Amino acid sequence: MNPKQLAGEKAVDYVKSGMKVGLGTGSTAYFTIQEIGRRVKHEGLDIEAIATSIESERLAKEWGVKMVDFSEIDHLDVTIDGADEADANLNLIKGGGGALLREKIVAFATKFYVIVADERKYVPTLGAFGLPIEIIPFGWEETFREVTALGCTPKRREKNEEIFITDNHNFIFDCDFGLIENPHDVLQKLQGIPGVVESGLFLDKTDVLIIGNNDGTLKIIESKK
Ligand SMILES: O=C[C@H](O)[C@H](O)[C@H](O)COP(=O)(O)O
Repeated sequence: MNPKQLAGEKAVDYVKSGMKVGLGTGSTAYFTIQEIGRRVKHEGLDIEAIATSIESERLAKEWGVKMVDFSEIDHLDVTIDGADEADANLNLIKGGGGALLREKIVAFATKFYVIVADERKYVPTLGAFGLPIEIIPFGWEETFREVTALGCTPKRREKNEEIFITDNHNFIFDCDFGLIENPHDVLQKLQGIPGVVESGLFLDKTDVLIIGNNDGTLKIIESKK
C-alpha cells in the first residue's frame, strides 16, 4: 500500500464517535479524510469536524461529514494532519500546500495532534524543505527584505506561473534557511516581523507521528513532552 495511505488511514484509529475533529490538508491527510468519510457514511461514525483548507472541507462534505466552525465549538479533541518534515522531537515544517495558517489555528485548538507522513519526511534536522511563511500582500517587498535579513533566501511562491494565493488571500514565501539548528529561535524572530502572518514551524505540538514506510510497515512515535 502507498505509505501515505498506510499512515493516513491508521491515524483514524484515534477518531471516535462524539469527537470534534480537525481535518488536515495535503496528499497524506487526503487518505485520512477519505477513511473518516467512509466510516461516517458506512459505519455510523458520528463526529463534528473543522477543516484546515477549503479543499479538505470540500472533500469531507462530499462524504457527508458534519462541518462546524469555531463559533460552534471551543476545542477539538483530535486533529490529523500531514507534514513536510518531522524531526525526532516531533517538531515540524508544514505549509507545502499553503495551508499552514489554518493548520496552525486548528493545531492550537486541538487537545491531541496526530501527524501522518511517509518515511521520506522523517529527518534528523529540519530545513532541507524550504520553510513556508504566510505574508500579507500589503508591503510584501518590505516584509521580504526583513525576512531576508534573518539569513534566509525567500522566494515568493508561484503556481502555474501565477502568484500563489492562500485560502486567506495572502502570499507564501518559501525560505531557504539551510538546516535549522534552532527552530525556536527562527520562529520567534519571524513572529517579530510585521507582515508575517504565520510560519510553517510547528514546534512542541505533535503528540504522535505516524510514519508509513515503503515496505508496508508503520512506525509510530509518541511525543516525550
Ligand atoms: O500546507 C500543506 C500542509 O502543511 C500539508 O500537510 C503538508 O504540506 C504535507 O502535505 P503532503 O501530505 O501532501 O506531503
